[in-house]
Amino acid sequence: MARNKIALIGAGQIGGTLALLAGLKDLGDVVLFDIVDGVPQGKALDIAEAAPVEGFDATYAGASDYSAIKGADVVIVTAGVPRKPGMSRDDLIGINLKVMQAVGEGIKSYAPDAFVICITNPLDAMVWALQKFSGLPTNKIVGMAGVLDSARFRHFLADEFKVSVEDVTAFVLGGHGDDMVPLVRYSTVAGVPLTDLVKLGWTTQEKLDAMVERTRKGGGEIVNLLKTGSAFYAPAASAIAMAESYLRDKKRVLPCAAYLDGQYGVKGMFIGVPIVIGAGGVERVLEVTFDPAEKAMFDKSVASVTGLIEACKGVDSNLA
Ligand SMILES: NC(=O)c1ccc[n+]([C@@H]2O[C@H](COP(=O)([O-])OP(=O)(O)OC[C@H]3O[C@@H](n4cnc5c(N)ncnc54)[C@H](O)[C@@H]3O)[C@@H](O)[C@H]2O)c1
Ligand SMILES: O=C(O)C[C@H](O)C(=O)O
Repeated sequence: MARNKIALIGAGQIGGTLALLAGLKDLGDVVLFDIVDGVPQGKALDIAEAAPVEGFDATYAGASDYSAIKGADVVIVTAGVPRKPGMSRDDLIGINLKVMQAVGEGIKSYAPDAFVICITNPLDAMVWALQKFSGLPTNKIVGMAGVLDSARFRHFLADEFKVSVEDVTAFVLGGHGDDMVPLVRYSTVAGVPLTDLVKLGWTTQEKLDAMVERTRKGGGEIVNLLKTGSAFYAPAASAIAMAESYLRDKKRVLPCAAYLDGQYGVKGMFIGVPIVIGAGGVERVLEVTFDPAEKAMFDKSVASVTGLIEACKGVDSNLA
């Protein structure tokens, strides 16, 4: 049986990490694409030379021509620029929207049947624009953010409770901005909601609030530490989990920026919600119920993403 083909558009920090993880997880053959000639080729060769040591058989190619992604089963998009300290993700719209146009046209020409995962920021607006530019069916394109934001929350919780990360679940919904929505009521340790753990004395409400706030600002914390560039290991691991669920038809329930057509009262935009990812792409959107405070947070986050989409329409009138 032929191996799957995974195309990575953008061969920077996340692109390179995605390529290595795809090999280590035996997900398929990898093509790295970038506009900087030599970088995708160099990273492809470097990882191919790690394969004999790690014992994986995937082939690796680097390219600067979109024809190389032809027939890809999965495309993961990280092309564009990351923010620097002092910037917000939203400041990247001007540059990254143009990049999404080029990438969308490349996908439309060479990989229209792929399952596409967008990572480029500002995430919720860029995945919306990429869908418009590529013309992909809305069940075949998603944005990666919620898996990362939830992983950050899980890490902080496991560290606080001194338990395995495996026994901590978390759901962070909404847009991938500082007003994202970490859902404390739907996050658990071994099935016990965090709200109950406060009552049981495992932690205090103040500590829990601080972990929620740290999660919201998690991307910025790393940008400020790195000083050049943003997080890439956890973002790559998160997108690989999504790609694996599609390629292996695992039907995992993951928080992702998915196209909403009325669910959660939202229509015509992408926002972070729990979805089932399987061989059919986005197979189902789970509509969890919100209490009034959660609903207010979600609505605020939706309003922020709506503002970003309007800004995209202002930059490119074809999107209006
Ligand atoms: N959604 C998330 O949760 C999340 C997490 C981390 C980073 N990000 C975003 O992902 C993006 C990439 O981050 P990174 O750390 O890999 O950045 P990076 O600068 O290391 O890599 C980006 C790559 O894109 C390439 N590129 C630029 N324009 C291109 C084009 N038109 N076509 C193809 N390639 C092009 C660059 O040459 C570079 O190699 C950034 O926008 C960042 O903000 C999102
Ligand atoms: O914070 C950033 O700019 C990168 C990314 O969105 C992240 O959350 O790590």
